[in-house]
Amino acid sequence: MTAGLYMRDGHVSLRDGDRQFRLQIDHLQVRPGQAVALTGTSGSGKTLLLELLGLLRAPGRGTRYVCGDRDLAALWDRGARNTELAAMRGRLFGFVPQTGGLMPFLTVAENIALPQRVNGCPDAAGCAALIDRLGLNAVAALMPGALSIGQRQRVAIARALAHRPPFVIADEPTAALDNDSADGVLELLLETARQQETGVILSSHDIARIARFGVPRLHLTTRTRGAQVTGTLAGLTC
Ligand SMILES: Nc1ncnc2c1ncn2[C@@H]1O[C@H](COP(=O)(O)OP(=O)(O)OP(=O)(O)O)[C@@H](O)[C@H]1O
Repeated sequence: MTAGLYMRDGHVSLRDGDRQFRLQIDHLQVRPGQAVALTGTSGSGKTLLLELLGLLRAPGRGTRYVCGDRDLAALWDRGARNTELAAMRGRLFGFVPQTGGLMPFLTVAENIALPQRVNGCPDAAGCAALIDRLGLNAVAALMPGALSIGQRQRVAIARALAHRPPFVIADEPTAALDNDSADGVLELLLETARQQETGVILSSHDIARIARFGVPRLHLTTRTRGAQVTGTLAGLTC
């Protein structure tokens, strides 16, 4: 079984003229098969933290970030474009963006198979099972442009899980959906991930929905001092 993600003393800073945002993570641990939800007010750093965890953004100096005995923070030492970093990102994570992020020139089935191709692990039977599980058989041969937003989100979930990564990172995956569709998409994401023993790290504004699905919350708090805003995740272990 893959080890969990563990971050300690994590930080990253953004600067735009005088304006500065600093994200601070005292302590964060997520195990495979577990779901956690990042919550916090708009601008508190949820997306930034997902990017940090998903190896899409370099951590600040002194950040400890590991997966088992793999030092993930050290992968950035050779620059953002090094192949080891990209390979680790692909192996460890599937991503569900807020509104699908699908390739418009590939069919639904081809979109779902894409991460398997990129990660060198083709598995047609696995794709077919996901298409079936997420109720996408009728649209598998269509282009994403012909789908509803809810259908696109289900395709994005299938795509994120297709190469059986140990973790899926989902940035407000239900934000663009109506109430019923949001429930359906979240249920499919959590259930399918549980079946594959995939950890889910998602961000959400919808605290009531998160609570209804029994997903533990990690809450980012913000403090403003002049032009500097700090978003902090205090020491929490799930
Ligand atoms: N270049 C920059 N310089 C300074 N601050 C920045 C810069 N880019 C983004 N920020 C700030 O970073 C903070 C974190 O942004 P982030 O998108 O992670 O927040 P969020 O919690 O995901 O917000 P939302 O819920 O609205 O999506 C915000 O307060 C934003 O204003």
